[in-house]
Amino acid sequence: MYTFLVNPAAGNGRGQQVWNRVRKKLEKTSIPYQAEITSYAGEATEIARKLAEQPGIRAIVAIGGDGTVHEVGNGLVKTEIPLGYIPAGSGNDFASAHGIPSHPERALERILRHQVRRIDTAQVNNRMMIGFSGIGFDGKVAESVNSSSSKRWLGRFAYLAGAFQTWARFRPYQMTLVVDGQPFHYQGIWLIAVANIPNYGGGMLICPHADSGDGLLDLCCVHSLTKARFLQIIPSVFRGAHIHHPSVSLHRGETFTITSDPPLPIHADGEIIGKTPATIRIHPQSLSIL
Ligand SMILES: Nc1ncnc2c1ncn2[C@@H]1O[C@H](COP(=O)(O)OP(=O)(O)OP(=O)(O)O)[C@@H](O)[C@H]1O
Repeated sequence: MYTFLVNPAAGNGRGQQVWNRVRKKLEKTSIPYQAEITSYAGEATEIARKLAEQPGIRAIVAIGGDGTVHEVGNGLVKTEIPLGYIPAGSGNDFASAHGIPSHPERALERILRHQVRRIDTAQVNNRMMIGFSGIGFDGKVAESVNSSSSKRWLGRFAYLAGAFQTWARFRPYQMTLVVDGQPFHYQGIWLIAVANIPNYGGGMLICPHADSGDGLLDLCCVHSLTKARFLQIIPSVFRGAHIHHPSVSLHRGETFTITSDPPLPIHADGEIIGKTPATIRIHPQSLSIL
């Protein structure tokens, strides 16, 4: 039995529309399925966790954005039940990284081919990140966008508006970074992004060499930049060319520890999950995906 977990609020209402299309296509087949529509944040994790213990579940398919992948993935990590995904959010970075079609019917066809792969995830304090996480500028943007109603009327442009507002007020921070036991010191940190997939924020190649099957996490630290220079660097992130800039430092490892004063918001897959200090540890091959 395929179970669909639908976030109707994702992508400014697109979650429900995408599910309507997928359901129509399923009704033309004899494939057994069931669906649950989430009614509050966090419910998808609870449902996925419960379903994973039931017999006869072939896959759990998330319909929503990266936040929905985060929630369903948190319920399935360390189980054998595969996560399917039909994108209906604003960023859909998990889909682009894994070659999942943005077209709902094609994404469904891929799920039904049922080719299972194991991927790495990472523990960020007491949650799992499925694709990426961040502290600093991007954490503040996620915090401001998720706590306002701007997504409802601006859709994907809410991130752009949130980024601009955050940039106008932002002051770089002092943070301490430890990579597999080795400390690194950078001045004036704008952001530290940790990734299992190359892209986040709707296609920015923040860690262009990240690989969700290599048993390692990639980290990108942006530091020592004036406000104007930070803005100048952003276009190059879409090509992954920022990594050649002297104010961008990359690391790869199994465990990162990040501390800051004051404590800063941490996002995992775009969802705010707490504040620093953060310990981020790879869990190799811990999630099955379709
Ligand atoms: N029924 C619901 N009503 C309101 N919010 C919900 C509901 N179900 C889930 N959520 C929450 O909606 C939030 C946004 O989900 P998601 O990230 O999937 O979509 P998005 O924000 O539109 O996409 P993206 O992350 O790609 O920008 C998540 O925090 C999730 O917990």
